[in-house]
Formats: sequence, structure tokens, C-alpha cells
Amino acid sequence: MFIDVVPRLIEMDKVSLRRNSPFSIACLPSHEHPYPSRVFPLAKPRQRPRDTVSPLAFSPISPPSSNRAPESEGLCACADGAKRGDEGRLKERPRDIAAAIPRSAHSVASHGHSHIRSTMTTYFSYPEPALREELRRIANAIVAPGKGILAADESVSTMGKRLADINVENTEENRRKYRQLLFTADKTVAENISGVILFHETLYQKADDGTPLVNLIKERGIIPGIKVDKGVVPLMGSEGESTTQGLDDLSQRCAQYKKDGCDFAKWRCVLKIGKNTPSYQGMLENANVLARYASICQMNGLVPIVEPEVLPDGDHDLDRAQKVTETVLAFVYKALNDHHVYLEGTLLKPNMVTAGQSCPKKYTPQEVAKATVVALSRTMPAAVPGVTFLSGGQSEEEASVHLDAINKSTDAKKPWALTFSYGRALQASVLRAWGGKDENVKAGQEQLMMRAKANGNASLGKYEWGSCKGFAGDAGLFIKDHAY
Ligand SMILES: O=P(O)(O)OC[C@H]1O[C@](O)(COP(=O)(O)O)[C@@H](O)[C@@H]1O
Repeated sequence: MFIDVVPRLIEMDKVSLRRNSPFSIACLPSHEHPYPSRVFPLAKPRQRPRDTVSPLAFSPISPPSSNRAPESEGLCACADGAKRGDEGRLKERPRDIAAAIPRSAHSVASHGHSHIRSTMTTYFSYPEPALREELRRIANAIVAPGKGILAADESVSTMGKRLADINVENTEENRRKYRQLLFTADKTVAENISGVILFHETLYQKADDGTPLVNLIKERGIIPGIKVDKGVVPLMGSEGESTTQGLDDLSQRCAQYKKDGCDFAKWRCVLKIGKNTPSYQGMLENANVLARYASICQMNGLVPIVEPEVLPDGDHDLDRAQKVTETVLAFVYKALNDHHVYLEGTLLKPNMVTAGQSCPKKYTPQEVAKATVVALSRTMPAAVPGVTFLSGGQSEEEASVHLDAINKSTDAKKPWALTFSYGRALQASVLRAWGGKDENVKAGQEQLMMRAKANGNASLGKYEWGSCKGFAGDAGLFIKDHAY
């Protein structure tokens, strides 16, 4: 019924649609219908340049009290002269609604929240209690104190780059041997590693003795997860921006992965900081695809790790990195809400807020920590159990020190666990110590154990900086334009 009303309302009262009018119509994309889906009064009228519109500019006045929108809660307008009891009449007579919309900010303030009230117009529900409980349990187990994730989900081409660095050929057998090294490390590795993200190929590989690699992970009490995105593709009309593909058969793949032992999934989106980026198109599209992915995972019993990575390429300073991260996360949480994603059964895998790689100004770990926790506190709901940071080209030591500083920071409220989901910053020394040689497997595993311990301590704010000296030393692991 509401959907019918809005187009007529638009025709009748175009004036009220201006962004600086007391009421704005948030044109949020919907697969179901082509019309704006909600009307939100703005708290105060404000002027916003078109290209900087943020989802936070639209403030719903009151959330639905239950997870069903009762019939009577379509669009109700109580304006000067109209009372709440007139809702039914107004719903049937859209012209009255247009007439009832106050034009001045003054009348918005004087009537508080009862003027125009809009709620979701469609039925929605969260997963059943048993599924919710399962998702919540998995997510919390992954971010248990002192633990984090080993991101061993490098795609074939990314793994090729890692192996090339140590002069090892990128064959299926070499990839299998390397992953076998990781998953046969001493069982005490589970004191600091709660989950491992796998690439599809690895999930179905076996160790030398025929044991599926995924069983080695489970035997250690570690939770297997799986990368489910299928890589990035360009966005037409953008300045080199991308979205991530893989939604088409995602539900079937998730169902199969769950049967085959995985309890969580990961999907990475990539955003770039440039003069005109990330754009509205880039942020909206990537947030939406992450939300679709997350809802499909939850339907199939997998905890979605939501990864909107803001790349470190560029010469931007820390302030700009912080603002961009905040805006990107605001889009992401808006989209997750729109898709009814059960936040308690999700994890976020963001970038830490660092200045661009070529920024001339250097920042202390405390400054990086402050920018990161403030950005998160402004955008990330407390319902999310934890943050599992990506390392994003930081050296192993930098990634540990920054995580430690983040956990020590008192610059903002931190109601979530803050831990690691590192690829390069957990494996650089392992790869170098191994060098593709069977006789070095133990040396590689020792490097993994050391770095996992360092990061486990950092996730508790107890890492002694400089105390973990790995094979890779302090070498930066930055890869320009690390899309795929
Ligand atoms: O390009 P790929 O192969 O998908 O890998 C991207 C990598 O980025 C990550 O999301 C984060 O990795 P880093 O910690 O190295 O930045 C990993 O999980 C993943 O292996």
C-alpha cells in the first residue's frame, strides 16, 4: 500500500523531496520495486553536496517494535491539524498526506517524532532461534580471547605470487604441501588460532597420509572457514573501482561447504582512496553485495565474515583514511540492516586505519590505533561480536604492534573483540623459512607458532613490541593495487 502512495506523493509534492527540506525521501535501491522504500524525516534540515550523501544522513525515527510490520504501520502522517488517529484515513487519501507534510524545520522540531512515521512495509524475520544461536556461537568462538584467524585462502593466482617470492613453482602439489605444513603444526597452535580460511581447492585436498586437510584443522579444535567470493570485476563508469562477484550459485555452494565441514565464510570487497573515490556507486554496490552474501551465508548456517577492504594505496593522510573507512562502514551496516542480517552471527574484517603507503607523514601506532577505534566506534554496532582485521600489506611486526595498540587504546568505546585475520602478516616468515623444502617444514611451523602467539597476545593488548623476530624481519608486505 505504501509503495502505491509514494509515487503519487512524489508527483504531488516535489518540493518536499529536496534534500534540504525538512523531509527527504531516501531512495534506497530495491530489487522488488522501483520506488523509494522509506520516508525518513531528517532530524534537522541540512545542505549536503550531492556526491557526499551518506546513509547516516537519513535517520529513521523509530524502529519497528517487533519483527513484523503490523498492517496499521504503513505510512502514517500526523501533521498540523492531523492526529495519530487519522492514520487510516490518511493512508487511503494520499493527497491529504501531501497536504499534511509540514514545510518548515520549526514544525518538525515542535512535533518531535510523531509527525511522519514510516516503518518497513514488508514482512521480515531473522533466522530461527536455533540457527541464530548456532551463528552466534560460531562467531563468538572465532573471536575468543587471545585467538584469531589464519587467512590461508589465497586464490591460485595470489598463491602464485607468494610462491614466486620463494622461488617455488605454483603447482597444485606445491600449494597442497604448503597448506599441509600449516595444518600439521603443533596442536598448541589452537591456543591462538581459532579459525582458518580455506580456498576451495584446499578444502578437498588431502595430507600425505590421505587425511583430508580439513580434518587436520578440526582435530586441532580449529574452525574451518571458506572464501566464497569469485574475485573483483570493474564497475563501468567508475575511476578504476570494482565490485566482487560470486552471488549466482552462492546458496548451493554455501550449503555444500557447510556439509563439508565449514562453519564460516569470507567475501572480500575492495575500495580505493583517490581524488573521487570511493564513489557513491562504489560504496553502495559493495555494501549491497556484502549484505546479499551475508544473508545467503546465514541461511545456510555459515557465519559471514564481511570484508570491505579500503586499500592502503595512495598518499592520503590518516584523517582521510579514517573518514573513508567510516563512510564505507556506514554503508555496509546500513545494507546489512536492510537485508535483515543477524549481526550477532557476523564478523567484520576491515582494514586498520592507516595513512596511504606513500603519505609523507608517518604516524605512531597510538595514532593508528586511535583512528581505527574511533572509526569503528562511530559505525559498528555493538551487536557484532568482533573485528578480525586484515593485515593489508603491513609487515608482520607492524601488524602485531598496531593490533596491540588498538587493544590498549582508550580513545573510544570498544564493545567488541578486536583480533586478527591475517594472510601475509602471519605467513611471510613461514614461507621464507620453508622455501619449498621438505627438510624445512618444522622451521616453517615454528615461525607460524611464534607469530600466532605474538598476534594472540596483541589481541589481548599484551604484546611486547619487538619481542617476536621472524624470518621475514620487518619487511613491508605491501602489494600495489592488491585487488586480485
Ligand atoms: O587475493 P586473494 O587471493 O583473494 O587474497 C586476498 C587475501 O586478502 C585477505 O583477505 C587479507 O589478506 P592480508 O592479511 O594479507 O591483507 C586474505 O584473507 C586473502 O588471502
